[in-house]
Amino acid sequence: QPEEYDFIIVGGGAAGCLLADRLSEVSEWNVLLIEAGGEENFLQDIPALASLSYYTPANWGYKTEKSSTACLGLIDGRCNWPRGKVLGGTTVLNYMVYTRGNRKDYDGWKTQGCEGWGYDDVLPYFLRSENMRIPTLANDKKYHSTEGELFITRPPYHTQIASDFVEAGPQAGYKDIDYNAATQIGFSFLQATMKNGERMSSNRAFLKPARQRKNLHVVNRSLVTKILIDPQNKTAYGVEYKYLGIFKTEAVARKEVILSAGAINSPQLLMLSGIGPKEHLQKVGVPVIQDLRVGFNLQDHISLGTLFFTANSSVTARFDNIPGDAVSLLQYLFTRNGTLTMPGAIEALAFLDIDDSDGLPEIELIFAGTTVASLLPVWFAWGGKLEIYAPYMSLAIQNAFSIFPILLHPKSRGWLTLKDKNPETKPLLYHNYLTEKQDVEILVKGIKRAIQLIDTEAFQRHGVKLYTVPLPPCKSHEFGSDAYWECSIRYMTFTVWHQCGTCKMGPDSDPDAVVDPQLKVRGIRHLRVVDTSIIPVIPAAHLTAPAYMIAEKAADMIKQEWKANA
Ligand SMILES: Cc1cc2nc3c(=O)[nH]c(=O)nc-3n(C[C@H](O)[C@H](O)[C@H](O)COP(=O)(O)OP(=O)(O)OC[C@H]3O[C@@H](n4cnc5c(N)ncnc54)[C@H](O)[C@@H]3O)c2cc1C
Repeated sequence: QPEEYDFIIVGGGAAGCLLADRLSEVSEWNVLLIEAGGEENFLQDIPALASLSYYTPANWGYKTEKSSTACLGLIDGRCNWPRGKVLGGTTVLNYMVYTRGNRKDYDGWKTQGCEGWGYDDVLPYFLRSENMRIPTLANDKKYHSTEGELFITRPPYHTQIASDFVEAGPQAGYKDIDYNAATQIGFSFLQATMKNGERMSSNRAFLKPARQRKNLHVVNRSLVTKILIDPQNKTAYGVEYKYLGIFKTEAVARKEVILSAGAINSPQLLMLSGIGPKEHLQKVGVPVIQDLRVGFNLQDHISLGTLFFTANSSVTARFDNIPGDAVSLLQYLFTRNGTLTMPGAIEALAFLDIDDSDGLPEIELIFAGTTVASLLPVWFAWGGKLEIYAPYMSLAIQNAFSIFPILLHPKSRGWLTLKDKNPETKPLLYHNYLTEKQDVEILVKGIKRAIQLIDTEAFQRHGVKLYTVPLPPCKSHEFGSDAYWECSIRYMTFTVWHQCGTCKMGPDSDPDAVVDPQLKVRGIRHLRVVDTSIIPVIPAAHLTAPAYMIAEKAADMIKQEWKANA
């Protein structure tokens, strides 16, 4: 007999762990959380080692299909899309940046018919999980809370050049801001999901404290292969899953099955279970239960990965100093301080309103006190080709740093499909980056804005210069021209891994909507999607905070509905 639960949550990532915590607060409900990966470990929680996990089974290891528009300088012309396969999901691999997005982003969702998802509606759900530990920000009670489980801190260590960047902002006419408060435009050090110099994943923040509850059952190393749906009454009643890759079993949900498997796996599972574009499902031989536009509307945040600068003194983070690295390790082990607390080397951010001064940023600058070329394993984790590495090799022994201009509101949309009906086959991912001209134009403007910063006094006192050795495939263009930058972006495309939107939320009038504003799959009973795949339009945010907000709001909606029905 399959085991029975009230709720089955598929995927213990950002959204899934928070949801498991919130639903199991109701002691009469039995909750099952099924996660494909294993337990989180100590090494994964050392902030500076974020890229290491790419090389481990904790990464699903996705790669996009080859295209002619972007990632041309990466191995096989494919972009790497790491995703977390571990309790905590992608919050165990990520760079811990905590940003929520702009008021206009969420008001835009509401205007598109997502009732209940405007900024004033969602702000309380951002606050509910937050435990703001940065004293100067914690006092702002409208935008911050100190009551939640998720610690937000400043990483204890940053480089001198990061301070210069934050100082350069006001010198270039921008404000020093709290980008999670009333206005987002300006410069700031990071707000990070860290506690005592360690990563705070969704597993640590939400799941671990909840696991002692008797009504929460967690199974890991278990791949959900199908949602069980009665085709007659179109009601989801459970899942089929494989434990340790061998033992096939089923679990039954009395109330709901909730997909929190993330922006790649939630749409994949829907399609494997007969919910998706009819023609595609027929082509791969999956019986169709509901014809919906699953897998479309794929959005992401991308940048140029090779915008490098040099300084004339030791103000950056260098990896060539081996004895120094040993000291860093000891410092980390004994004090949880030092260079190992840098979240994947990201140190500061800026949000720029480039075009229209409406307060909605088009570009984010991510500042890192080193470069992806300064350490070969990081270059390979990104996917850079070895032959392109040659002109950047010397950066490993220079005082070098990077600014990543991120395109925050891309117009280009990608999609994903099943390759076949085997649940263990990776889906086909089509990024479709930079197919809209406007996306290229805004990114080029962002690059130029970043370069302008070197004229500030803050940067000039350390002799900051743009690294002008040209990218080999773009040599035919004049260095620094728009054509050169366009070529560079298309070759050295750098995603910040914010894939989302593939189970789009929308009103019934939206033919592309997969879930309604209650996050229920259209036309199917007792099935919701609760993760970043429901995002209709990508916000000006790194997506962990939005994932928590979505899960927090979903938990409230589910509690209200089932308590009302009880
Ligand atoms: C390298 C990297 C750096 C990033 N940096 C940042 C950052 O600094 N700040 C930020 O805010 N965001 C960052 N992000 C993005 C952010 O971490 C994700 O957007 C967010 O975690 C998505 O949450 P989610 O709940 O939708 O999915 P996930 O967190 O990916 O969770 C999905 C979970 O479902 C599980 N799962 C999937 N399929 C199945 C199945 N069939 N059966 C069982 N379990 C399954 C997965 O193993 C995973 O645990 C980064 C992402 C990456 C990859």
